[in-house]
Amino acid sequence: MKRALLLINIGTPEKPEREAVKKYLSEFLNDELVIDIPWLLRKILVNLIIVPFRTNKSTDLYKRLWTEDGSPLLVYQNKLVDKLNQRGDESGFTTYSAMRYGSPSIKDVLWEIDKSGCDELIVLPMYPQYATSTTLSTERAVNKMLKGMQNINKVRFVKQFYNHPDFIEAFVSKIRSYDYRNYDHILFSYHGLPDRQVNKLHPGVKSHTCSCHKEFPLHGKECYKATCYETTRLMAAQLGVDNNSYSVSFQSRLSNNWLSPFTDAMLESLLKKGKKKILVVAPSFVTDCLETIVEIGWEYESHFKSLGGEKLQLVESLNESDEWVQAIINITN
Ligand SMILES: C=CC1=C(C)c2cc3[nH]c(cc4nc(cc5[nH]c(cc1n2)c(C)c5CCC(=O)O)C(CCC(=O)O)=C4C)c(C)c3C=C
Ligand SMILES: [Fe+2]
Repeated sequence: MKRALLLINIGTPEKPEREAVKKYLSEFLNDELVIDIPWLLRKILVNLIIVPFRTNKSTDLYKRLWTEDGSPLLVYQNKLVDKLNQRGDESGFTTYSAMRYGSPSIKDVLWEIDKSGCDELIVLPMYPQYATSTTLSTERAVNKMLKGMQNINKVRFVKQFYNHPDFIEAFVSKIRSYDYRNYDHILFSYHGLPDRQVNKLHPGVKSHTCSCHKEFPLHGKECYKATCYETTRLMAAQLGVDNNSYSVSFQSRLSNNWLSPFTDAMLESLLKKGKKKILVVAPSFVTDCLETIVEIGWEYESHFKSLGGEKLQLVESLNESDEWVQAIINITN
C-alpha cells in the first residue's frame, strides 16, 4: 500500500502582473460554487463587471505582497510539504501540494501521484471550516480529475478540522507567542461568505438570526458561521480568556450581503469602546496570504491607526510550523 497526502489551497496568480491576475480571478470567480448564481448572470457579472473592475486593484495588492520567492501562499505551502516529507517514514505518506485555481493544478499533481504507483490518496483541503465555495469545490474538482487514474483506488477527504484539538493547539501556541495578555482585545477575523451560501446549508435557519455565536447549534456541523464561532470558543477556552476579551468578525467581503459583523466595522466599534491595542487572529487561514498579510496586517492596521488606534498586531498563521506539521499528521491518520 503506497499512500499520498494532497494539500489543496485556493491558489494564487503565477505572477504579480495584470494578465496573470486576471487569469487567476477569472478561473476562481467563474466557479459555479464560488459565485453561485445562474450561469448567464454569473458570466455577465464575473466577466464583464467583477474581473475587469477588480484586476487592477488586485494586481497592485499582489505586487506589494510578492516576495523574492513568490506568493506567500505557495511559498509556505511548499515549505510545509518539504517538512511533511521529512517525516514521511513516520506518517506513512508522501505529501504533495496543489492549488484549486492556477498552479500546481489538481490535474497535474494527481497524474504525478498516480504515476508514482500510489493506491491510497488522502485529500486535505486547507480550510478548517467547511464551505461549499472552498471545500466542496475542491472535492468536486478532485473527483472529476480522478476519473482517468490507473492506480489510485482509495480516496479519503478531510471535510473539516475546525475543532480538531491539534489544530486548535497549534494556533493557540502561535497566539501565546504574542504575549496576548498585553492587548486590550483579541479579534478573531474569518474570511467572509455570502449570507446566501451559509443559509443554503440550513434551509429555514437564517445566519443573521441564528444563535451560533452563543452555542453550537444542532444544524451547525456544516454551517461555516457556526464552525467559525466554535473554533473561536475552543481557542478562547485554551487561552483562558473570558467572553468580554474577544470578538469575532468576517473580512474580505465582495458585497454587503456577506457574513457580519465585518472586521473593519468591528475594529471601529472596538476603538470607540477604548480598545486601542488589538491582537488579530485569522483562523480560517492556515497559511499567510494576501488576506492576512495585506488586508489585516497592512490595510486594517493603517485604517485602525488613522482612527486613533495604537497597535493592531496580526498573529502569524500556521504556515510551516512544527506544531502544524504534527497536527496534519494527526488529522489525516
Ligand atoms: C477560508 C477560506 C476562504 C473562503 C471561504 C473564501 C471564499 C471566497 N473568496 C472569494 C473571493 C476572493 N478570495 C480571494 C483570495 C483568497 N481567498 C482565500 C480563502 C478563502 N476564500 C485565500 C487564502 C485567498 C488569498 C490568495 C492569495 O493569493 O494569497 C480573492 C483574490 C484576491 C482579491 O482580489 O481580493 C478573491 C477575489 C469569494 C467570492 C468567496 C466565496 C464566495
Ligand atoms: Fe477568498
